[in-house]
This record gives sequence, C-alpha cells and structure tokens, in this order.
Amino acid sequence: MMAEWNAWTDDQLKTYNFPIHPLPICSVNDPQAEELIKEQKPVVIKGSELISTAQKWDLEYLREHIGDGEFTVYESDSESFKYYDDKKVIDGFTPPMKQRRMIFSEFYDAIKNKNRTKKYYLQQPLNDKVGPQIVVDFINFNWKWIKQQQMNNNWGPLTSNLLLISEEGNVTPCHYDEQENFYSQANGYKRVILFPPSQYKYLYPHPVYHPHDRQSQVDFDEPNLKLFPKFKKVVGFGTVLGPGDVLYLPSYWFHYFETLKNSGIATAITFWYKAAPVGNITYPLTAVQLMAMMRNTEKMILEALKDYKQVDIFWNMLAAGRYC
Ligand SMILES: CCC[C@@H](CC(=O)O)C(=O)C(=O)O
Ligand SMILES: [Zn+2]
Repeated sequence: MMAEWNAWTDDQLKTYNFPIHPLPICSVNDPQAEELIKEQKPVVIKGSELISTAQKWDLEYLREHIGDGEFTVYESDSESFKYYDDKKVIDGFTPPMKQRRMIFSEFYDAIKNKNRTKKYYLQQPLNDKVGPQIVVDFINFNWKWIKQQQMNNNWGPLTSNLLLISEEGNVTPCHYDEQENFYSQANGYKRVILFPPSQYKYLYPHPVYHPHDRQSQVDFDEPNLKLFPKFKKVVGFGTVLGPGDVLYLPSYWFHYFETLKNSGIATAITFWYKAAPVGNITYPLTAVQLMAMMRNTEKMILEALKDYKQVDIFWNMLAAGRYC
C-alpha cells in the first residue's frame, strides 16, 4: 500500500495474513464515485470538503469549544474496542471494555496522563450540547454535497453523526452495520479493511441475540481456524484514510478499523443514513438480502422460543443430519 506524501509508512500498519486489495479512490467530481455509491460498493472520495471545518478539531480546540456535555468514552485494557450492546447482556458475558461518561476535559486529561495503563476511545453522537463554535463548524459541513448523495440513492434520513476520537493503535474489530455511512476523517490516519457481504460465511458474526451482534467472532490477531475454518478464505479491501478523506461504507459491508501506530490522535465523524427501502425481490437473492433474512429468521425464532439457550438446540434439531 503506497503511503501518500510519506504521511505514514507500512510499518505503522498491523500485519494480517489474508490478501488485502486496494479500495477504489476517486475525486469527488469523478462520475465513477457516484457509480460505485449507486452500486453500493465502497469508494474513498477525495476533495469533497465534507468536513473541512472539522479538520482543525484537535484535542486542544475541542477542549476549548466542545462544551461541558458528557461524552461516552470506552476504556480498554488492550488496543481492541469490540462494540457490545449493553441492552443484550446475557449471563456469563464479560464486556471487553468499560463504557464511561466523561466531560471532555476528563477525556483530555486521561489521554495526556503518561502513567496510564488503559486505552481510550471517545465515541459520542454530536448533539445540541456542543459549544457555539462547534455548531458553526458543523453548519459549514458540505451538506449540499452529502444531501445530493442521500437523494440520488434514495436513502432514508440521517440518523447520527458520531464523533470518534481514537488514539494511536486503537482497533475496532471487524463487524457490519445496517446503515449507509459516509465515514469522514477529520485528522490523523486510520487504516480500514472492508469485506463484502458475500464473505459473511468467512467472518462468522455472533448470533443476533448476543451482545456482540453484528461483530465477527474471529480474532484477526489469532484466528481460531478450528472453530472458524472458512476464515482462511477471506479477502479484504483496504486503504489508509487521511485528513479530509471520505469513505463510502455501504450497509452490511464488514469493516475493521485501526488507528495507525505512532500517528497520534485520529478524529473522524460518521454520517449514518437509513438504507434505501429494499427494491423488488429478484432471484437469486443478493448477499445483503440474505443477511437481512438471516437476521429476521434468528429474531423470529428467539421471539418464539423466548430463551436464547433454546435457539442453539432448535437449530441443531432443524439442521443436523437434514440440512448439514
Ligand atoms: C463506533 C464506530 C467505529 C467506526 C470504526 C472506527 O472508526 O474505529 C465504525 O465501525 C463505523 O463508523 O461504522
Ligand atoms: Zn461500523
């Protein structure tokens, strides 16, 4: 992967032994970008100026202007920040990280504390508690361009802009989301690896009832190929996002993010949109339709059985010796 203008070098990236092909990179005026978005394929868009007013959002600027609202900050003993749904916690589940609420200056002090043993990741929807300067920056995002994308692709409403402040080395393990996302890098450097929905069977997402719903069960650093043998077939599409880059991250595409080692803080903002309504069903079903159908089937069975421990038994009764 070629470092742009020597902003970073390959030794700042974690190494994985699956193939990683480059993601398409287009200028915002290139019709190819619109084409790929229409086809729900990922593309890195350069020059959109989507969040150029946020490129100055470093820790000092934010500490001065972000206001005294509380922020969700994840605290981890490792570099991994694997999301869990705290409304789905099941007995025996131990959250892999701690969810804390802090005002920004507490987060600032935690990051600057040289003697700390924990790692931190601020992940907070931008809301009306932010200070007036942040509101001005927000209003001056390139809403004209992104609203055009939303309209062209018949997406639903913007559901949230998540402010992400990550420190060097942090990893968001592989998962998928059900919404369309224009992932916008304000500053710092993040490497992303994407996998199409068709690789669902290689990535073994947790069951829908599990707190780690939508997250891959496979530990990329030490994949258990006995439990997850098809993982060895996985093929990724990756790039490094730098300041001003916008990644169109289609719904249901699996993705993994890492903040480059020795690259300091990385600030990004998501633009999550409700996906377009499913068009008329044609066969064979698309991978996205199959994923949605599998999710609904799991939910329906859990609803019928009430107890998630019965779901495993039910599946085995249904499939063992009959379908597999
Ligand atoms: C909580 C969201 C984290 C983000 C990845 C990252 O920046 O670490 C992501 O997964 C997404 O934008 O969908
Ligand atoms: Zn995600």
